[in-house]
Amino acid sequence: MQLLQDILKDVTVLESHGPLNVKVESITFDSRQVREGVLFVAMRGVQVDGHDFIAKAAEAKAVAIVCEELPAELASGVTYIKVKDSGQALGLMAAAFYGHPSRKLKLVGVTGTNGKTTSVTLLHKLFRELGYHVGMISTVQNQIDEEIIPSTHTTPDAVSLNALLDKMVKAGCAYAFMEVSSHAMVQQRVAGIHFAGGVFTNITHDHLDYHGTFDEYIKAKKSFFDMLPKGAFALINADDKRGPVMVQNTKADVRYFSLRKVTDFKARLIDNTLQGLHLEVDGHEIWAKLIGAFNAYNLLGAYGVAVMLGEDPVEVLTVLSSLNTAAGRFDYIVSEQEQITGIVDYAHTPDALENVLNTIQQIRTPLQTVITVVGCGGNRDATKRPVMADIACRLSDKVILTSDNPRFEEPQAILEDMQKGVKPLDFKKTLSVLDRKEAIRTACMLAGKDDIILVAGKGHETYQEIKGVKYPFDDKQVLQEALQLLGK
Ligand SMILES: CC(=O)N[C@H]1[C@@H](OP(=O)(O)OP(=O)(O)OC[C@H]2O[C@@H](n3ccc(=O)[nH]c3=O)[C@H](O)[C@@H]2O)O[C@H](CO)[C@@H](O)[C@@H]1O[C@H](C)C(=O)N[C@@H](C)C(=O)N[C@H](CCC(=O)O)C(=O)O
Ligand SMILES: Nc1ncnc2c1ncn2[C@@H]1O[C@H](COP(=O)(O)OP(=O)(O)OP(=O)(O)O)[C@@H](O)[C@H]1O
Ligand SMILES: N[C@H](CCC[C@H](N)C(=O)O)C(=O)O
Ligand SMILES: [Mg+2]
Repeated sequence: MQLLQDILKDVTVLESHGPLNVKVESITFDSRQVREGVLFVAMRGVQVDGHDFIAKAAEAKAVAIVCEELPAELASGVTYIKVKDSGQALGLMAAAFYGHPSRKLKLVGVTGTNGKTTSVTLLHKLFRELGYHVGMISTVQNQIDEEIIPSTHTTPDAVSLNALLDKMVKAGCAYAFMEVSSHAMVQQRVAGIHFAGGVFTNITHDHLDYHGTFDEYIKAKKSFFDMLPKGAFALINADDKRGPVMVQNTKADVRYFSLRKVTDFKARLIDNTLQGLHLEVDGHEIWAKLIGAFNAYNLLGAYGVAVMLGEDPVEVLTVLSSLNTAAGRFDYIVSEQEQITGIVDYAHTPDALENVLNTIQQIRTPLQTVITVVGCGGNRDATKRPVMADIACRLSDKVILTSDNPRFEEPQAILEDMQKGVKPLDFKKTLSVLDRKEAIRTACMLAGKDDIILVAGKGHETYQEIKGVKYPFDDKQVLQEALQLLGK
């Protein structure tokens, strides 16, 4: 419990009506969660405007209401606060409510289109091995040491985020590594959070449904580096052409990592096989278990962070070489009879799909057929659909287009969007099988001895989301069972 005036300390209040020395039990941005003593923050959303629920929140006995526009009638017994930006106010208030947990540990945020989950997972595992108590906030799951806390978003809302960081502090965590999504930046989910450092992995096509244009998407990512304080570090992938843009206005100490240029942290890819990566990092040779050239970037980024945080480079590389990948990231099985390699990967953007397929192309032999099963999610960026289908065709011998999480869209319509990207010459290598389980089974039926099947898009997800319902579905399990059933 905290006093409203203390929670408001960092917030620029434009107008206030009612006492400020009232006790706040908790903070919410959902009127349906308001009980007596709760502070309600009205947020403008994609679907509705939280300001429409101010009267409901007052009826439910909210102790105070923070909003961008005051209602015409003010209820008695409720304190009303007018601010310029509710999202920002929510972040600042949540941080104050939980006693600024992000200042009590070293928090590093990772942003970029691809590689965030892999990077924070590597960092969590690395710092655990180095002997620390460590927190992690990621798409797959949140973690405090080995305790798993299910995640609902890549970056939680401001209240859940501060509550989680507070739990980490109380568990004695010295470090926390979190993903910072572009949605989180636009919605100010990390306002009021203190970062010891930030990492930029890369930026390519995604989420244009939400951000509108690529420029807006870049701006959202850049705003993370704009908010980093003096004394923090910004570690940037110098091989991404947008790297320098990210740190144009940052106050943080900028460091670069690269596989191509001479930078602060430098690696060279010596070999890339199904057994892992052979790298030279800052003059030291290492073998890592992760597969795929893009993982050289994730490893190098994690190494850079650890060194920036004061860890011994050789010790860091020794631990990194022993680590496995995050769930559903180039996760693979090899069938018993016919040694068919079945790869499950979360590639759900054109860039990620291209990277994964390029990796497969690099490690395949000419005799192996590559079969790709891929779909695209509903209620998400539709422009990536034809592009992903084209990439799958270009870099595979056979392609089975299917469904991902259709959400509230018609799966057949999503499939048709994908089909538009298939070039006439590729028609004969493409099949469309709407049911994802059937699509994976078809790939297994088509596969011969030693062939490679890639099932892309859902990675670690253990469900398929159709019209608001999450049905159990696990790509890796379906793949494994189909290969077994077929006696392959
Ligand atoms: C597009 C998007 O990001 N939406 C987020 C947003 O929801 P919204 O804008 O639709 O909210 P809304 O339904 O319009 O409601 C507006 C406000 O009115 C409030 N409300 C609503 C109804 C009511 O009766 N009373 C009430 O007070 C709501 O609580 C909300 O504060 O605010 C919600 C509360 O914080 C989020 O849960 C929700 O995430 C949705 C579920 C989502 O799917 N988000 C994805 C796209 C996302 O954020 N993804 C990124 C990762 C992307 C990546 O892979 O890089 C992430 O960080 O997870
Ligand atoms: N550094 C990288 N560069 C390009 N592609 C990558 C990189 N790291 C991973 N990938 C590809 O992107 C996919 C997603 O990786 P990961 O989950 O680490 O990214 P993410 O940024 O967390 O994604 P999301 O935005 O969905 O949370 C992987 O399955 C892999 O195919
Ligand atoms: N965190 C991403 C992942 C999407 C994964 C894919 N399986 C899909 O459903 O589109 C998003 O919400 O856009
Ligand atoms: Mg992620």
